[in-house]
Amino acid sequence: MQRSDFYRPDHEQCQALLNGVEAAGRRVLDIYQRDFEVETKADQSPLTEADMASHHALVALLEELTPQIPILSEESGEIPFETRQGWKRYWLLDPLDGTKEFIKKNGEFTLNVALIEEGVPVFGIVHAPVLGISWWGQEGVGAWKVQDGQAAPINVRGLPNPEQAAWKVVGSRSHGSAEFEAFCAQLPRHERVSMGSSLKLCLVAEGAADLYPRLAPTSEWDTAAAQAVVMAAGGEVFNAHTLEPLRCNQQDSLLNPFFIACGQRSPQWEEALSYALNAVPTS
Ligand SMILES: Nc1ncnc2c1ncn2[C@@H]1O[C@H](COP(=O)(O)O)[C@@H](OP(=O)(O)O)[C@H]1O
Ligand SMILES: [Mg+2]
Repeated sequence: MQRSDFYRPDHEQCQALLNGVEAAGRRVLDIYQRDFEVETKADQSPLTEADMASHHALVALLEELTPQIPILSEESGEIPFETRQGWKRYWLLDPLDGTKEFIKKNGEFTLNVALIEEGVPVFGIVHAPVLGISWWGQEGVGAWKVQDGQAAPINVRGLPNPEQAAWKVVGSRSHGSAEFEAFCAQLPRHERVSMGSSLKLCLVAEGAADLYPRLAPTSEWDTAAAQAVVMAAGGEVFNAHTLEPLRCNQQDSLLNPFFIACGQRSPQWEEALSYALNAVPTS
């Protein structure tokens, strides 16, 4: 879909953004490889100096590249909805997604940068410094996985027939829920993979996983960048209650509804989805 007055990073700007996010990732990696302090935020979630180093690096990058576009970051403090409501487009950042995984040192954390246009994540970069991989995608253009300087196009995969191959379902490593368990219990034959951060959505985008049911809380900055990648790769991220695509900045709260990410839809998937959702009250 082509929106009016749409800002599209051109090829050169995409490369500058990717380079800048990877440079911020190197600063995060420096901290990851040594001892660091862990604070607890007001919402009881952890914060490290890497979250803040990444936040400052990403904000500096975006302010230089697109000084006219406002920025909302997990670490930027509250911006009232009255202000945000007036934003036609803005950058949405999670400087360190998967802070718990960063602290556990299992490498499953990412830097997330999304461009939101009229509530829709239209461009996103997800960078995993320990893996040395970035995924990025842009509405109407495509999605790529970048490793060792090589960019390969990615696409979601068609859902396999579960009689021939188990569906691959990804779930959070640190934030499971009874709803997620109940949903999975109603699915056809599948195997589960636990993973931290936006990497779950990236696995769906590159066709390495079929479903990511997130029936537990997340915030918009946790998902927007990878949602842009999933959608640019041909997949969907939709509200588990209304089945509408997930949108950002629609209300005061920045919490997402429960959602499901999937690759290509199929009649078998629609049937399994409604069956599984019927068994699970979602919010
Ligand atoms: N109760 C809660 N409310 C809001 N967000 C939550 C939450 N519990 C976990 N999250 C979000 O889930 C993210 C981690 O996702 P996952 O479990 O898939 O790795 C966290 O990102 P951060 O690490 O950026 O804080 C956090 O934002
Ligand atoms: Mg996060």
